[in-house]
Amino acid sequence: MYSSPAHGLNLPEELQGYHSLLPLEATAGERRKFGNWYSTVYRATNSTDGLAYVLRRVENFRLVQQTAFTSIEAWARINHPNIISVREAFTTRAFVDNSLVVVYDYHPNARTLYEAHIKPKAPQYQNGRLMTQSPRLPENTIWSYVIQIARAIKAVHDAGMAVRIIDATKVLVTGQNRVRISSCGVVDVLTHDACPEVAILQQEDLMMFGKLVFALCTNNLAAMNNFTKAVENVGRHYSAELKAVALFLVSKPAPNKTIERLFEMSGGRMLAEMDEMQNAVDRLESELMGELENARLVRLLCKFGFINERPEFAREPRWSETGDRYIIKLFRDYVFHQVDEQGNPVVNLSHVLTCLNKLDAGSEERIMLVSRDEQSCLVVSYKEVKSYIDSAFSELSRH
Ligand SMILES: Nc1ncnc2c1ncn2[C@@H]1O[C@H](COP(=O)(O)OP(=O)(O)OP(=O)(O)O)[C@@H](O)[C@H]1O
Repeated sequence: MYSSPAHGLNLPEELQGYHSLLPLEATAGERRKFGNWYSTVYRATNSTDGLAYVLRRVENFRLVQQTAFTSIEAWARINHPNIISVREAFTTRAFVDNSLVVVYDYHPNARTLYEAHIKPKAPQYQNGRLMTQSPRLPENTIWSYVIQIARAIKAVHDAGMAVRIIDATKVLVTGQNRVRISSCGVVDVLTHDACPEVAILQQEDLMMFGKLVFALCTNNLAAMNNFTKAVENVGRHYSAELKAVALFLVSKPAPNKTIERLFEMSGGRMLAEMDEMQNAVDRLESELMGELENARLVRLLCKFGFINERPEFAREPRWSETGDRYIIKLFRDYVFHQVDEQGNPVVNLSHVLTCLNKLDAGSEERIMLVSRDEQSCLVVSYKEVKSYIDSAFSELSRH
């Protein structure tokens, strides 16, 4: 589908194979900067695969060296459940300036950690008092976020790279408590000329991560401006373990200050998080089983629909009201058109589901099918009906 871009925003119709651009954030009013640059995030559709992607555009950026894109190639090779995948990057004049665009996977309904937890909410009454503060994040949730982000950082550090930007507006919450680091690769391109040592950048990652933990624990992006108060605040509301991890992350850079060290410090929490992950998989699996069941039944119902009362075969003896198809038709009546003693329709979904499940399983159980004029009756097994349906359907498919 090709729809025109949002009206009145002066967005390009087409941009290097992407169309239907739609901003994911307000483009008017007060704007925050991404480092020294203004940036805007759009959702767009790729013309080749038809999927939605996110384009982060950095305005007024002039690429000096093409080699700046080598970091994007490295990022594109990183595939991690807690990192939003980077697809490609290009420069463009389609926005009537020199823009850099980095393309990411799109995650519907994603919110930044800031939007989800820190942004001041409209005042609400709680226990009879007007409260403006966001509720404090439960310790378990913070641990889950910490471990997920730490795993992402480890994957990046293990690849000999640095994340470069870890803050509450650049970590997204998708689905239930799943967090993913967004915007990877942009800083690498923007600061390509500087090329600082990667070990220094990795230490900066840990520091940014620590500031994020403080921000989450205190509901305040600027918590670190008053360090003593922030530490006291974290100590008052959270465990000593969490406080120790936060303090470790913001401690002075040192050779033994690594992301692995954080895993050593939070071993027990890691195990709890793994248990939670297994539980989440179990929950999804059981939901999926229900859906699989539904899909099986829908397929059966479709077959019924294809076979019963096909007008084009009405005059053909093999497709007339005799033989196998007649039995299928009587079975359909047995499943859906039963009546009670007074002749009222029986609308009993569990009867339908039981019959369809027995049919799908090819049960040996026998049932009595009665013609509509009640002049004849046949005793057949579900297994037989199943084979009649299968052969009628495959004959139809051959046509
Ligand atoms: N990959 C993505 N998939 C889905 N939504 C995304 C993705 N990346 C960003 N978004 C959404 O786009 C919006 C803008 O993202 P952005 O990173 O600009 O956040 P921001 O809070 O506006 O930060 P900034 O101050 O840098 O503009 C956010 O609501 C975010 O949820």
